Amino acid sequence: MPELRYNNGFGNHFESEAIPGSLPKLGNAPQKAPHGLYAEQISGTAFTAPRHKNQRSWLYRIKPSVNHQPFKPYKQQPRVLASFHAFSPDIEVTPQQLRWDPLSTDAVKAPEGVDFVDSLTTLCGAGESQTKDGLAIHIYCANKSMGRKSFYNSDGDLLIVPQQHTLHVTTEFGKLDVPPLHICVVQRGLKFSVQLPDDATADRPARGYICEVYKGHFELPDLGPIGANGLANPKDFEAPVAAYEDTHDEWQIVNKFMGRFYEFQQDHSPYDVVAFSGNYVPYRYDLMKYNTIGSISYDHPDPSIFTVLTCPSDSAGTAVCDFVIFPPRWLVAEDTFRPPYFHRNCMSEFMGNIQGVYDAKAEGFMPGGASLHNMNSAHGPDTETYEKASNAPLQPHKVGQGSMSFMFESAYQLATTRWAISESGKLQQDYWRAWSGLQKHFQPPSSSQQ
Ligand SMILES: O=C(O)Cc1cc(O)ccc1O
Ligand SMILES: [Fe+2]
Repeated sequence: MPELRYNNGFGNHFESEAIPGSLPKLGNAPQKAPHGLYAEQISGTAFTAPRHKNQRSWLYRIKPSVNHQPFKPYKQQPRVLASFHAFSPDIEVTPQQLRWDPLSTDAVKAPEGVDFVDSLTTLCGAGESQTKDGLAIHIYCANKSMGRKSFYNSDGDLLIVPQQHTLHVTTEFGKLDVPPLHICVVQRGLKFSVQLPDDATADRPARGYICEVYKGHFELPDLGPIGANGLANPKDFEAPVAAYEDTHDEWQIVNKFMGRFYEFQQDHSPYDVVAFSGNYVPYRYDLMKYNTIGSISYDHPDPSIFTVLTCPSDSAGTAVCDFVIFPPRWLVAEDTFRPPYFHRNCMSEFMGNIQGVYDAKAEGFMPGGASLHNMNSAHGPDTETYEKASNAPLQPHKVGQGSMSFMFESAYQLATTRWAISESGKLQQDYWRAWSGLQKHFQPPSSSQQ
């Protein structure tokens, strides 16, 4: 496939024209839009949201989105939840530290295969989409392209983290290629289709993690005393450029609304946007461009120093979801226990492994696997990592060569689904043993020394 072009920058007001002169010369909604196009606004925030939060785009398209058949229920309802009450029959909550072997779903083995949308499966979440309160964490595991099926999510924004195989994502705004070690964000309401490479098979499906936030949008974290540069640099976020198709053919549009799936037909491509302007635009980011900052004297900084994007809650500094990564990096701190410390957090920590070995776990946290250390559940380095790191010579040392793990850290208590706990067959029953070998090293000073 040819290399795609992108527009760089985070949160910009972009303008893109597949045909020059397709954007109005003045304003957004002239009496007649250029080239006989329809003007359509898509809102990502309330009209009256403060200016620095306000997000919307204007699309100049061949047919307006409303030109479609009636909604009907979608035949196969993916195993997706958008409401996480602890006593629901679909939910099995537990404060137990949890870890999963590489995750997969059975549908990928069906003779016809399964596409991105139909493979969506919820692992855990909090709150509910209906009141725009909370988040959900899903996986996808697919081996079939969506073809002329398009999807949009009315429940929240999707932060997609591919772990295996590139996703070729067509959006209303143009195309994004999203290989592993990249992420993309497709916001609420934006239509997209995922095509897969030919070598995405039942044995090695396209697989990854998704964080869906029901309220707000992902932002770059404040940098405080770090200064004006560092962490994820705004210029490294890439938005698509307008690309349209002018077709008369049958499309199936699938919509997730309150966790239920609906569909409708239309006789024209949803990807008929010839030009757009605005700041409500999907984007991708290359995690290897992250500027990792750490201690150059002593002590292990909190992992918030590795925040790529944050979706803030209404409490300052407290996130619905922080997307945090653990890229390869130098550890140089003196007289310091260098791996992640023993920890009890008032936030919940869901982790995934894209590739390699994570520095807090010598084994068992595998690429494609996941872990959940829920609110207040103690966790930290496993026994082997603890013993090694407490005795290692403190030379400058590069950790995580060829590795990349990440964390969705949330202020919410995360309720796990019945599928994640009892049906996936991937939950590691003996994960608690990672810490059972920790020895007592206490040596009180003898009374003569006191
Ligand atoms: O592995 C974890 O639990 C995540 C984590 C990493 C780190 O560097 C410090 C604290 C922390 O919770
Ligand atoms: Fe932690």
